[in-house]
Amino acid sequence: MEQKWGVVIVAAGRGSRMGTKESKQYLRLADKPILVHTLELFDRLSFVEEIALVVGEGDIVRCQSWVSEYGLRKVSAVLGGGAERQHSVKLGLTALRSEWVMVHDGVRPLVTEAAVANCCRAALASGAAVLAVPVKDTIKQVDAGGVIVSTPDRRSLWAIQTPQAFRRVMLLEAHARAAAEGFLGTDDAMVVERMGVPVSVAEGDYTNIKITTPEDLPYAEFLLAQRRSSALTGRGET
Ligand SMILES: Nc1ccn([C@@H]2O[C@H](COP(=O)(O)OP(=O)(O)OP(=O)(O)O)[C@@H](O)[C@H]2O)c(=O)n1
Ligand SMILES: C[C@](O)(CO)[C@H](O)COP(=O)(O)O
Repeated sequence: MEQKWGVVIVAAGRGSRMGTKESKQYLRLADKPILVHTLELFDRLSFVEEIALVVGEGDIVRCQSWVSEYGLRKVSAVLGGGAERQHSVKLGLTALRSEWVMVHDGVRPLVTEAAVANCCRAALASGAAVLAVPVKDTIKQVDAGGVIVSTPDRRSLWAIQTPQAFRRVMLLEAHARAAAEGFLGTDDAMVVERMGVPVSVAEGDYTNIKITTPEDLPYAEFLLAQRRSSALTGRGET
């Protein structure tokens, strides 16, 4: 891909659902912290030119030391995040200059290079794109009393992942408008959609899990071991 990209890696969360003292992005996955796996993946992509890493204020020094420790040549900024993921993204965007940018969760270390490239190509073709996978379970809307309200047609439901890819100026405008209007979304596509901008879906992999709750850790260990074994035997990416 000729187009060069900036990346915001968001890792300023507390990881409360993981229930560990250490924020989950710093827990070890095999031989290194989860966040390092994620940073190394984007740092080795030929079409990535700059990475802004957004972390907790107290973690800035530790993460800055990783730049030399792990040779993360494209990490151009390590900065403090905000109270919500959306705030952290907005802060990260201010540290980038690339025309096109991706936003990725620091706790999604298993995204594949091929899937990232697919997301970027989809964004270049349509203006904005997110990685996603079709849901496998039946999803139902349930009211506060635990009663089922509706069952949307599963054929139209996708589980949305990251990276999510946009023109930087457009995403900055969307975040500024969301902030001005007090809107808080759970992903970046939401602040773009609400401006009436179409966002396309690039199909990704079910292995691009967001490490969120305790059972995700052993699963991530399994997936990483499987991928490393495939790489050794040449059976391709999983
Ligand atoms: N204020 C925040 C909140 C979240 N994130 C990041 O956004 C990604 C996805 O968020 P999530 O999985 O919800 O992480 P946490 O908010 O840390 O988890 P929890 O909701 O369980 O506290 C994570 O890499 C997280 O570090 C962030 O940069 N800034
Ligand atoms: C951005 C995201 O990963 C897309 O599925 C998800 O919305 C993040 O949610 P979280 O509650 O901040 O983990």
